[in-house]
Amino acid sequence: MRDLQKSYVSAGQTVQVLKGVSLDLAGAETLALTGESGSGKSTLLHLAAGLDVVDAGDVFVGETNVGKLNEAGRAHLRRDVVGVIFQQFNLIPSLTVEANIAFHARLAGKYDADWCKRLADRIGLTEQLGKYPEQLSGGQQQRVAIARTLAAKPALVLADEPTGNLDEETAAQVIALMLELVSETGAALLMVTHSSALAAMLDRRLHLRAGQVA
Ligand SMILES: Nc1ncnc2c1ncn2[C@@H]1O[C@H](COP(=O)(O)OP(=O)(O)OP(=O)(O)O)[C@@H](O)[C@H]1O
Repeated sequence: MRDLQKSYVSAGQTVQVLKGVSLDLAGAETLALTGESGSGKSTLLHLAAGLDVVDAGDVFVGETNVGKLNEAGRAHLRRDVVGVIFQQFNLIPSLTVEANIAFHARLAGKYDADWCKRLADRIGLTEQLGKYPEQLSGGQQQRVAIARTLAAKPALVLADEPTGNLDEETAAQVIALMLELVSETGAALLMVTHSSALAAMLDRRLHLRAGQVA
């Protein structure tokens, strides 16, 4: 990311959220993005995912200039290259755990039954594959969401407060597992978190203050 700028117009007022943010993330590197509420963390993550577009500056994911993609190109980026994990799990309620895990990989044409089985085993849910999301605890649901993202073997994983809905102990366990699995796939990880303890588990940390790198 080079000199990223992003503002929103809200109630007739322009609020500059990102004021020239640059960062590099190498393949297989893990980076925690911290900063107080409103500092622009989610905005930055959304720009990397192509969920929103920059006002100025460049976002490259590998060789792809995300800012130059149209909507279809950004959808392809999220299907083929980038995996996004949100605080709210976003599992599909009508699908079993097994079908949820396979969902993105199938869409991306990258479904690998052995890898999905291994993921189910690694997240400790082999016995629960026929269950539905509502039958699982929050920690279990987020492990399914992580497996679903990694099943498609993205080059970049973007996680926005992935354990924001979990208690501290469960959160640390889920992040440890996510880091192991991300490392196995060789993906890079950018994770937004409010927690210094969780941030310390990643390779590097970047702190945003009022839209700039502090
Ligand atoms: N779509 C939008 N329209 C208008 N304002 C927005 C929009 N998205 C974000 N903002 C504003 O941009 C600022 C930064 O929001 P952002 O969600 O990036 O912060 P954050 O650091 O992730 O905060 P938190 O830790 O509370 O999630 C906030 O003032 C927010 O109200």
